[in-house]
Amino acid sequence: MSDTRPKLLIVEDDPGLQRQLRWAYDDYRLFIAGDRDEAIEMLRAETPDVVTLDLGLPPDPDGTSEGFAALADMLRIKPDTKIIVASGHGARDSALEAIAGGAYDFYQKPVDIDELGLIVRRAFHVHALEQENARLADSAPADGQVLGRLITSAPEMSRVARTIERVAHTDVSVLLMGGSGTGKALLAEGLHDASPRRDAPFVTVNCAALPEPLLEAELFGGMPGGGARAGSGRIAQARGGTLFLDEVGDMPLTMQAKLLLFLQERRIDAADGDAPANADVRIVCASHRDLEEMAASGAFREDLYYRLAEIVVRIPPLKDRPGDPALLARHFLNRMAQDLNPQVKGLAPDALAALDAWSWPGNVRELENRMKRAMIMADGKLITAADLDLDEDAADGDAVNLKAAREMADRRAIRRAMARTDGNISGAARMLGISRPTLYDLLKQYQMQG
Ligand SMILES: Nc1ncnc2c1ncn2[C@@H]1O[C@H](COP(=O)(O)OP(=O)(O)OP(=O)(O)O)[C@@H](O)[C@H]1O
Repeated sequence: MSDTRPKLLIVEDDPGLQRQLRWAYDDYRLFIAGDRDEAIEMLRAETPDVVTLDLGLPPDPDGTSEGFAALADMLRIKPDTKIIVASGHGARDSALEAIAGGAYDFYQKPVDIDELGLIVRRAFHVHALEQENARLADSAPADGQVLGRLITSAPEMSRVARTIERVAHTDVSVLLMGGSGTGKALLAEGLHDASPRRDAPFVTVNCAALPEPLLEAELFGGMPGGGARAGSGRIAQARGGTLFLDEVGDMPLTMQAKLLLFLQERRIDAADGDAPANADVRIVCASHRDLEEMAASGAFREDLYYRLAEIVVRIPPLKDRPGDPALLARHFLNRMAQDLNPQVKGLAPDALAALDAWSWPGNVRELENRMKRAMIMADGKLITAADLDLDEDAADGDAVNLKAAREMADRRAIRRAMARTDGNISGAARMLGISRPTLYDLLKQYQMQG
């Protein structure tokens, strides 16, 4: 049977260390190179997704020139390779320089096998996610990014994306339910872009933003309180395309009746005696409230609910998407760096831990805002928890019971220990007064390794 384990290339010139590493990785197919030429040859032949690279390679074992040259060569040949760089004692600067040059991460020598194992595992994980996102983007229609714009590593969210992809080519009405900032507007647009209506307009109306007379005029056209004028409202503008009714749960009941009538007749009346205009629009709605519950309690018209919610898609909050905060943070960093702070190249270990520990009440929008702030505040090449305003005081959070408070305290202590030991598991466990396996268990339990 062929070996399907992921391929890991280790570039290391010390035979002792080569041996040690060879035994450490059962889960991967290992390839070991002792110098730059060998490393390039193996990269071309085996195309490993992850590489660990010692910067001190012959003929310059005490310097870093060969290591940096190997890094640049490898990234040129296979840019998606996740390269983890080993930095010698006291050579943190060269590690940071390597990250600036495109390395994925670094570890400090002497090697802590457990710590390196964690970094390697995470690198494979991130690589797989990037491939998955690229696949989603590739499967989008020719013109567009569509759901390729959605960044996620969480199965729950990938399921949401698949549902949207599947319903996009039908005309069923879709209700997106999720907290503020979970990506409802992004998904609604993604749905439109993936649908046969993609060349027609995508029109958004925020039902919470306007009082009833204005909302009516906005949707149907004409003057507030006056008759409708076919052609001038947002429904008419969306003809042939998609009308996105955001925060539909906030629509006043009388307005709900008018919307229902429109959905039944699919026509907009003209005030001046002209024939009513036909309106072929696909409706997509979103609400941060539980519309089903509102319909059951009479706060929202049940008949309208069933028309709007032929398919209901529930979007999980960011705190329930393991691994997503760090993934999204890297995405926003890459997107914003050019404009806001080109010297920022990555996230410090304490920032990654803080991203994991935070409960994200404002979901992705909050993360985007915190990253924007952090990019502006960051002094160095790496964003810290303090830049994100997620240092200790901020992390006091909103524990609602003793269990949640304990978990929060655990997370905070672990985060602090990991930050103080630069992510060294043995050191962090010692600092916390627990065994290494216990720390591993906690990291797993709190999903803090992603
Ligand atoms: N999974 C994601 N990947 C990339 N960007 C995202 C993702 N989810 C949300 N965003 C970005 O986060 C911001 C907030 O998302 P969006 O406006 O879609 O949320 P929303 O649920 O409609 O929020 P609200 O209810 O507050 O209007 C936007 O800038 C959006 O592009």
